Amino acid sequence: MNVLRSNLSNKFPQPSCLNNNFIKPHVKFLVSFHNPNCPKSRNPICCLSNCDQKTQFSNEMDNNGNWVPIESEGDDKYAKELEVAVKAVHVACLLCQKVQQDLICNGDQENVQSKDDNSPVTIADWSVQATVSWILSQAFGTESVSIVAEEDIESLSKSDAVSILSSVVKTVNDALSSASHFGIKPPVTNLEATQVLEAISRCNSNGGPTGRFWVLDPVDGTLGFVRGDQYAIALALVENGEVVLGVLGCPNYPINKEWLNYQNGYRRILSRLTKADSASWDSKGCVLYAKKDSKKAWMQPLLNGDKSVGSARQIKVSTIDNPVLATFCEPVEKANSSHLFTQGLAHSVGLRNQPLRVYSMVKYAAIARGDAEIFMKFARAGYKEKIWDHAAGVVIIEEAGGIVTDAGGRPLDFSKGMYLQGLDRGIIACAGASLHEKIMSAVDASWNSSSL
Ligand SMILES: Nc1ncnc2c1ncn2[C@@H]1O[C@H](COP(=O)(O)OS(=O)(=O)O)[C@@H](OP(=O)(O)O)[C@H]1O
Ligand SMILES: [Mg+2]
Ligand SMILES: [Mg+2]
Ligand SMILES: [Mg+2]
Repeated sequence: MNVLRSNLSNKFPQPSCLNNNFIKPHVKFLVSFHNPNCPKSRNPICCLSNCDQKTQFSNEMDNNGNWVPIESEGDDKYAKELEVAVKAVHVACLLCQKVQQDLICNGDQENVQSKDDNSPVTIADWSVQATVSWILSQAFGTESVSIVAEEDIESLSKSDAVSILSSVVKTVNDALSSASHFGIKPPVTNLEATQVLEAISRCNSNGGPTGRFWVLDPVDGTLGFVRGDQYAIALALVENGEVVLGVLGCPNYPINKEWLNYQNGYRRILSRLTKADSASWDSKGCVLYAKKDSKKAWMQPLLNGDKSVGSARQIKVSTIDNPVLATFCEPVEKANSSHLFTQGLAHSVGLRNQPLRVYSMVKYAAIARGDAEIFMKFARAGYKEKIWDHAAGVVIIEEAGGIVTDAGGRPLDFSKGMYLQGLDRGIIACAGASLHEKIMSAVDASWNSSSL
């Protein structure tokens, strides 16, 4: 029986130190301290005023330790969209951390439902979709917001889903009441069930080649989520068929690379957590984001246990181009991508490291952060990839310096509705052109003899 427990009554953490500046994307900050890039930098405020250097600087450093210039006027395009999207994803990450903790720590899987295709869906999937939909509508106006997203309200509106729906409503209201810490104005009164259902079902766009729409995967890697493992929240904006910005929340992917040590260990770690430990658990995540053609991708930490906050840091793909040193990522489930086929590719290209099997778009994040070099996905024949499983990850990898194409070398096409129509065989994302070409050649050489 698919019954959800309504045990989500604990308040979301409400750190007191957060203010409206925390989540603002990097272009919004100015600092008044010594700026090593400025010849007049002995004057600590020279980069805020009276400086004949035309460039202003943000409070962030790039990988070389240089202050990051504030982007020029032209780059302000999508600034508000990016700011709101990053905030919404942070709120969604905290919502998911809380639900996953309750799910795992209480030791049962009752609040997981099965969809018609047997894939799991949880109160987190519906709650994130409602929360993000509500935040976008508040920021840009309900009439102006069009969203393509994974979940619908069919099973949630059934008479036997009353307790699930009430859990979702409570989760959404808890999340929105904490959202003020991110500079998001919460609803004046708690949302009613009908308003929550409406927010979810408003995400009914089919996408397409023209106009502007958001693409949302409220929980990507739901299987990883219910297993206490990796998952992601993915939000992108598409305009005239192009992904123009992407935000990827990875609540279980720490800022530091020690994440690799958690392979297969998240469930064990989570199950040992007490409520008192939950603060330190909060520090295990990050949010990545990028604007198309900016040639920059960024990473922010999620809330730390000690409630301190950090600003965004620029991320870049790995410089490794030698297959012997490279690591490739792929889906955990054999049903989602052929491990046999990628094993053959790895062998013929000369990849030696064990594959990194990770749930969700955390794989895209790993490439963008430089923690792995290759991501490959070859789904079974007939499977149609959905745009929400890739949009945010693609733009973040590309702006971090990487390449994402289908196996024929063509960019993924987000202009054909909710599916990646015309995808040639599979998806290949690489840190650099040399690895990318090698993988594509290997696919060509072995495709006909594969069973795909
Ligand atoms: N049969 C099949 N083949 C290919 N892909 C499928 C298939 N079934 C599902 N999906 C989609 O895969 C999304 C999860 O992808 P992952 O890379 O995380 O796979 S895995 O869970 O690590 O195996 C998953 O996203 P979520 O539903 O958001 O979890 C699905 O959209
Ligand atoms: Mg998904
Ligand atoms: Mg999903
Ligand atoms: Mg799903």
